[in-house]
Amino acid sequence: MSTTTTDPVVAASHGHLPQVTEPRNPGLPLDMNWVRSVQANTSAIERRAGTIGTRRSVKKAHQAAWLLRAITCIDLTTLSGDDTARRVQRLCAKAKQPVAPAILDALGMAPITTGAVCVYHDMIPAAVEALQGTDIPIAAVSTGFPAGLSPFELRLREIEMSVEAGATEIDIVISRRHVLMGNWQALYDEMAAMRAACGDAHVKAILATGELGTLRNVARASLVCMMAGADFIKTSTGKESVNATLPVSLVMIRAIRDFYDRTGLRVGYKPAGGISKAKDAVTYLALMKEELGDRWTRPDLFRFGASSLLTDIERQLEHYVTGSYSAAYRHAVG
Ligand SMILES: O=C[C@H](O)COP(=O)(O)O
Repeated sequence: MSTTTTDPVVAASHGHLPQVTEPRNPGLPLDMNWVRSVQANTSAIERRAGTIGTRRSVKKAHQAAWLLRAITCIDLTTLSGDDTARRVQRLCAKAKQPVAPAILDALGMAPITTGAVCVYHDMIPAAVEALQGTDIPIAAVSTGFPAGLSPFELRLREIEMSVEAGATEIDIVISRRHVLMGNWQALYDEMAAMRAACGDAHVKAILATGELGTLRNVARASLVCMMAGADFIKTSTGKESVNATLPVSLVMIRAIRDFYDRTGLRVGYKPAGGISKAKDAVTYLALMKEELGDRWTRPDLFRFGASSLLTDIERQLEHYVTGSYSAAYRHAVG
């Protein structure tokens, strides 16, 4: 990204800031007093969540800047039973060049990439080949995604195989039953074992919040996964009937804030599933900024898990530059 320009888009997109990478969360012993003390006031959370998209109006250059920032935070995802190497190649081409050069030129921006690509284990080799020569990370959903109900030893082995195949980020799914039965020790042990299996690869803990019953369970599961060393906590697989929502996000983000306040450790956040509109991306970024500060709006601490969000962002950027919208079919993947 440019280091000299004072163009408002580049400046507001923080394109001039140096890249930094957060040290990993090493985890800490399970603290059941802390876990039991966590509550969630559902009506207060829903009230606050209801105002997030309404209070801030981001327009023109600032909107373009936020959208560019959002692109750098997308885990560009394909997670379908009919995925093929060809589809993953197209996905990776899009990750390398998510915005047409003419649009970037008009905005005064140097090339950007998405935060990562996110694929099933079997698609890792295709992604490795397609992303050669880039530093775009490959995230793999391992551990029997999306239900996470295959034998535990197989789930750990799947992580190891994904890392061996070239994934540097592993999105694991937790056992929802541990949360629903209040078995926090089992959740902690599972998460700690999965983190260990990841080795140097970063681990994102998918909570599948739509299946956890209550916001208090979401808050406690977030905390336990962070205690067990999660680098990121992630809402959903995208396959539950309810995926990322603002109330759930608020709960998870506040758990991250509480964890940081008490330990000084920064854990990342990844809302995923059903986020497909540019406007929603800006709302999420605003939420991160308001609740956690600017530091959590960079790709090492914030990602969107999304398969189609990029399409809408591209269309909005094109509209900002040219005054007209392109058809969605012109942005085939993303
Ligand atoms: O983790 C990513 C999600 O599976 C993507 O969900 P989506 O297809 O609703 O954007």
